[in-house]
Amino acid sequence: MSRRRDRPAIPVIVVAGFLGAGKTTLLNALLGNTVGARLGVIVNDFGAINVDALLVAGQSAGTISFGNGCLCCSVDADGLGDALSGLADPAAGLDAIVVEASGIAEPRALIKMVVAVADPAIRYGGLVYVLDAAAATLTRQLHPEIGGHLAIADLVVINKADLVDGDVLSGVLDMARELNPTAPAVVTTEGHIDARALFDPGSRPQPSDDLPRQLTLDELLRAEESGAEESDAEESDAEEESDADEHAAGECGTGHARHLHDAFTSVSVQVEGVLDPRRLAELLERPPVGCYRIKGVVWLAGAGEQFAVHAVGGFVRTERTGVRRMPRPPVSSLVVIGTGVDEVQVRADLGGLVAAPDLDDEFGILRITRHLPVPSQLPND
Ligand SMILES: Nc1nc2c(ncn2[C@@H]2O[C@H](COP(=O)(O)OP(=O)(O)OP(=O)(O)O)[C@@H](O)[C@H]2O)c(=O)[nH]1
Repeated sequence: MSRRRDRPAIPVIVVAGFLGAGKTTLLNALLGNTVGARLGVIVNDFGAINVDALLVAGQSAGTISFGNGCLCCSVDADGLGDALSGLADPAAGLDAIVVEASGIAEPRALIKMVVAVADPAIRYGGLVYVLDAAAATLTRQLHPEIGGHLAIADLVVINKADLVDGDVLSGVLDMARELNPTAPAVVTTEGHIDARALFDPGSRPQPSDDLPRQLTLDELLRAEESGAEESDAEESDAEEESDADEHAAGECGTGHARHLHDAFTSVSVQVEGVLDPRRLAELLERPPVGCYRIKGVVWLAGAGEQFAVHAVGGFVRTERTGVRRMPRPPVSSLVVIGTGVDEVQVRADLGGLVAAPDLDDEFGILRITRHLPVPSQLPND
């Protein structure tokens, strides 16, 4: 216990951002270059299957996964507290904990949950808000709540810079500055960010140095008191549509006001048997009506390894997970998230991806590998 008291409180950094903005990518980039810090990770996914956890598991000093709903509305707030306390155990030797919110979580509610954890071994360490440079402008038009999320960020990460030209990037930077004039905005590709900006308080520069400054707890609580009205005012100025105070009720799960995720549904499916790569590619390239985001880890006919697949805002990407040992039977996990999604149809579509036993399609896998992010190592190269 005394060891606990002797240690400085471990910062808990919340990473939020709309569906597919690049939160998991950023997390993995951080885990890949932690500048010597040991990181614990809590991953929350909206779907019943936590694909994000599958994609980060094994890389951090400790990963805890919360699936099937947004943590910000968890009636089991103690669950988060217990998880954080567990990670803060001196035996784990962690220097910082990163909580990846689901793509439609309400960051303010999540922050309040972190702040409410009565364990002196941890402290709230700031909100990193990730934007997809290519989608941010439209996403904000469609979901004005995002303005309120951006407004309370300590660091805004404008990711996917590779997908946009200078004018679009400037527009997104302007939007970020307009909504949050004090938080530094950094532009990234593949979520590559200097980890010291997030969890090296000792050497953290001041905002004028163009690197992020995190809110102190006092600042956060003050922001909590006045922030609801301010952010509502900002949003109604900008958008007419009021976001109300997402957390006026303060206790999510007990009568919360409108949350971004109220409009979204997710369909999670586990499919047994290898999938037909060509049909999967078609589904990713032309997602079902209402679907904004598809992600999953899959086993495919004609491939001796597991792939992660993503579709977001019209972009498709596939990645090799590095897992080669195929379980028997192979099970692929897919999550579809959107508004007005026909769940029955989506389940049928996903179930229909299983490859026919006699499938003979030597080049089908190329439909998947063509979406690899790097110059591909195609089978015939
Ligand atoms: N072109 C491009 N793609 C990116 C970049 N960063 C991430 N992606 C891709 O965007 C997709 C979504 O990335 P994720 O990191 O899973 O996004 P997320 O915010 O965790 O998604 P959700 O948890 O579903 O909200 C993946 O296919 C990533 O490989 C980037 O900088 N450029």
